[in-house]
Amino acid sequence: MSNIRITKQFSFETGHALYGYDGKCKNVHGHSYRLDVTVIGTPISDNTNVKFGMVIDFGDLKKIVKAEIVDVFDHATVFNKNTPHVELAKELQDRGHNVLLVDYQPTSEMMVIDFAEKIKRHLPSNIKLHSLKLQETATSYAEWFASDN
Ligand SMILES: Nc1nc2c(c(=O)[nH]1)N=C([C@H](O)[C@H](O)COP(=O)(O)OP(=O)(O)OP(=O)(O)O)CN2
Ligand SMILES: [Zn+2]
Repeated sequence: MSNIRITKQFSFETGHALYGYDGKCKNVHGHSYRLDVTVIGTPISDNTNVKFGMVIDFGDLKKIVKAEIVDVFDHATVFNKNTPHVELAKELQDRGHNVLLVDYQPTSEMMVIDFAEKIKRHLPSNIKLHSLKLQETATSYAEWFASDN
């Protein structure tokens, strides 16, 4: 049976700030992120299986990515907890804002690495994460490929 890649697309709105950056993205601002998740596997060949012909049900892939990423990052603001931004983050949290503290600089590169680890942990053993594409703006994106890592 052939290996087939399938892709599910997601979107979420997230704020961030790049501490120490020498441009406008040092300011707190937000993006409408778009995430493409591509997995690879062989379509189920057992015609008695309700998922006959599927690598993984798009709905099951959606449940994983939604729980691990979309529901966590959507309408949250992400700060690097290893920088003085942690003080701003705590102030916002105390005022009831949805703040995420991460242990990396929240660039699209670092976020896509984080997302790859989170998704890989929850995929069935016969399904492999092939690649992720995280689009930050209309003209900027980062990609993670299993074959590169
Ligand atoms: N390699 C990276 N560079 C930058 C990142 C990043 O995550 N990785 N992030 C930012 C900012 O957060 C923001 O995304 C600005 O990106 P940029 O493409 O520069 O946005 P513009 O609106 O200026 O894009 P144009 O389409 O060129 O107007 C900065 N750099
Ligand atoms: Zn940004």
